[in-house]
Amino acid sequence: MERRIYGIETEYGIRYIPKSLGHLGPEETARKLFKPVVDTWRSTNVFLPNGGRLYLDVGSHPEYATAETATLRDLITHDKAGEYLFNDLINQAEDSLEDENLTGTIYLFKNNVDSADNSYGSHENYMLERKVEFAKLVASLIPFLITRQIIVGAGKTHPAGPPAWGTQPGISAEPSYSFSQRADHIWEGSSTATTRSRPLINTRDEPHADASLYRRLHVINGDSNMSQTTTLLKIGATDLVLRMLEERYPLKDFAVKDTATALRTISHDLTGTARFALADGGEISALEMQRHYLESARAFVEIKGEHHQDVAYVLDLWTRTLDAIEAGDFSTIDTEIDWAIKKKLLDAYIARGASGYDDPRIAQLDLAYHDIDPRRGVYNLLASRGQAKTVVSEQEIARAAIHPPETRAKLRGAFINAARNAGEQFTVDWVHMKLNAYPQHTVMCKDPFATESEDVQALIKVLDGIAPSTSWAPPFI
Ligand SMILES: Nc1ncnc2c1ncn2[C@@H]1O[C@H](COP(=O)(O)OP(=O)(O)OP(=O)(O)O)[C@@H](O)[C@H]1O
Ligand SMILES: [Mg+2]
Repeated sequence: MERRIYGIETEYGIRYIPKSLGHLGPEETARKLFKPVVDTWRSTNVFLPNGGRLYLDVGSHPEYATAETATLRDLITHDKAGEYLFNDLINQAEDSLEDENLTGTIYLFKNNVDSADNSYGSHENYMLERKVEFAKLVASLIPFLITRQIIVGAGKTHPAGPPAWGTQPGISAEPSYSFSQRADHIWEGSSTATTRSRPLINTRDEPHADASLYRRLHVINGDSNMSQTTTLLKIGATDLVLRMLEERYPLKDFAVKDTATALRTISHDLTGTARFALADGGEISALEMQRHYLESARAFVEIKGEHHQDVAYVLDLWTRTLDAIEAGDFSTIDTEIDWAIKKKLLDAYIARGASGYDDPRIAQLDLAYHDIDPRRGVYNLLASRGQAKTVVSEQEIARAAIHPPETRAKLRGAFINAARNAGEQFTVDWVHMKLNAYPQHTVMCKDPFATESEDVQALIKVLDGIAPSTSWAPPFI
């Protein structure tokens, strides 16, 4: 596709630590966190004026889905806006807990595994053209996704060494560090399920667009990233591979024999050289496979040109990351790639006296890296000191918490604001906008690139005749 729509959905881990008496479990904490949302919107599943979706399903993982974005920079900005909105909710929830004489701290972690080893996800969405042969594209993309963790994983310590499959030859059972958080929790290549068998790609066919023209690729094996440059590489490299597949650029046809074994072998081998089996009886390493995709992408860009402002950076960071792994020297990427940024920090603590990756202080620091609090969160501290490179500004992120990107989200945001101003009940999803009292005017917007629509204007006009309710401002300002 010349232009693509992207979106990221993130599930967060939650914890409440009391400063005085009174304990709250994760579900109760999540409910407290969503109280201002429920007070304003009467639901824990809402679309916001910035076009994104904020929700709490059963369970205790608050979730934010970015609005559909048409550029990587917008995607990064809106992904970070999700953290910004949740930090605002945390402040409100802690204030109202104080009113109940509960003083404590609510923590949200943008990671993928909790202390009981439950895993939660970060899902990437890429719009594809329907005419592309989907099953073939998925099969060709899977080997790339299996090995992608070495460039964009979020890193994880394992105090007791790699889990059981760590008995693979060459992998020790010493306390260790892996590239990825999610790799130990994914079981197969593709399926329509997201939980039971946990695949790399969810193949449920819900395009959130004109189904005769488009499909949505739902990648669910990636780690949540704190680092903006890592997100840029994750989505940017995947987009390049998708482009090559869409345009039938010749790529080697790898088929991995056993997805789960390959994922775990790769994640727990920081040299990138551990070999895993291919279906044709051969073997390959993650470094070798990633080199193939990188060199192909570089040649492809030389022919086709750079289709966005960050292509050169994506290729450069991809190259430097593979070179760093090959050299065993991560100093060239330790401000840009999550697993390397975090490893540098943990290793510095170990060098200053922590016993190793099994030291409880190291586990604490690993977790604190993913704490989204702007002052306390360790990734955020590093970024504020210039030790983690950023792509978008704080101002852009704060703006994106309220304002939609230049896509269909703009229409949704305008409609939501107009309906709220008029005090009218409404229902929206990714495609529809409806005033509950005027269902005959329901608008369906199947073009996610659309930023203007006469139908939406007409719908907003329906509201003109309605007296504004008490002054309403978008929440979270
Ligand atoms: N046409 C599109 N193509 C690609 N992505 C899209 C498109 N329209 C919306 N998106 C993105 O898809 C994601 C949908 O998020 P949502 O959490 O609603 O997921 P879902 O996969 O549809 O459902 P659920 O998580 O409830 O199973 C959002 O990030 C959104 O920006
Ligand atoms: Mg989802």
